[in-house]
Amino acid sequence: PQFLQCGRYGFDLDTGTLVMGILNVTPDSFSDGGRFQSLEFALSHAEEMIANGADMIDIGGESTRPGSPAVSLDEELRRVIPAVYALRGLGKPLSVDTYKAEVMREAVLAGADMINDINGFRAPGALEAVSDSDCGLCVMHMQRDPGTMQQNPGYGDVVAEVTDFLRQRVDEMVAAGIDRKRICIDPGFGFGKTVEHNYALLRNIGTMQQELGLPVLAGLSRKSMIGAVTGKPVEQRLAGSLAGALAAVAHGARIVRVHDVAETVDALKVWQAASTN
Ligand SMILES: Nc1nc2[nH]c(SCCc3ccc(S(N)(=O)=O)cc3)nc2c(=O)[nH]1
Repeated sequence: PQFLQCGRYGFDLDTGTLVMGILNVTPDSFSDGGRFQSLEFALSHAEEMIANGADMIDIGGESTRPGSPAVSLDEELRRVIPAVYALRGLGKPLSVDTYKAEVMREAVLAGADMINDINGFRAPGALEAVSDSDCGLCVMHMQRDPGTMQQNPGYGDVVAEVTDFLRQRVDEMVAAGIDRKRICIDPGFGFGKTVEHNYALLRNIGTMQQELGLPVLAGLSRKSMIGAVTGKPVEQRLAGSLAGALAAVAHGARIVRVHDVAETVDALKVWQAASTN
């Protein structure tokens, strides 16, 4: 059975796929309003995603798309921590997407139920920041860093290498005393991969899940792997993203990280109705 512990929430993932709604609390994702307006927008966006069926909200204070500028610790804290406090009352698990140990620590103290680390908890202090809590932990693979990852990414065998990386990270986390039932794994679509690498990983989600015995989270929504095969710009990738989410679930993913919650929830309902259980 696939189970994931996220703080006070426990998910039996055999009963259905979790939909994680993306909430960017980066100023460029709002109109040019100030900090308070951003928080207002964040709250209404989160409420809308939850009303549309999101099972959890992933709060991110730093854009990690290729080539994006780094955000200082203080700035990321100023963006993310107030959002965790503001969203706590919504009654759904909150995930925080960060690779900074200090943000993890503050997020957990502020009530975050999951830490989603694109860097696989490799930063100094990251494991310590989450070890004495029961928050969920998403361990993602990334080759190099957001600034360099898309400059000619290369692998011998991308599936084997990504799986080995995730295995090493999980082993280190378990050795640090972290309970495996808190952990989910993620191949990191678009984080140091060509389009071909991304689709090889998508086709082999089942392999990763089998090898590590952990739930897989998949984040394909609106990414270049969708654009590459549809020829569509980012604002026209809904259909491709829905197909990507269904493909990920068909290959064994248990959590999908998406922008378009209402549409994904509907697509998953039809998919689940049509799939033999
Ligand atoms: N666990 C988890 N967390 C995530 N956080 C993000 S932020 C997306 C950054 C980005 C945007 C666009 C491209 S691209 N060039 O492929 O279109 C790459 C990375 N993503 C993920 C993901 O997947 N899993």
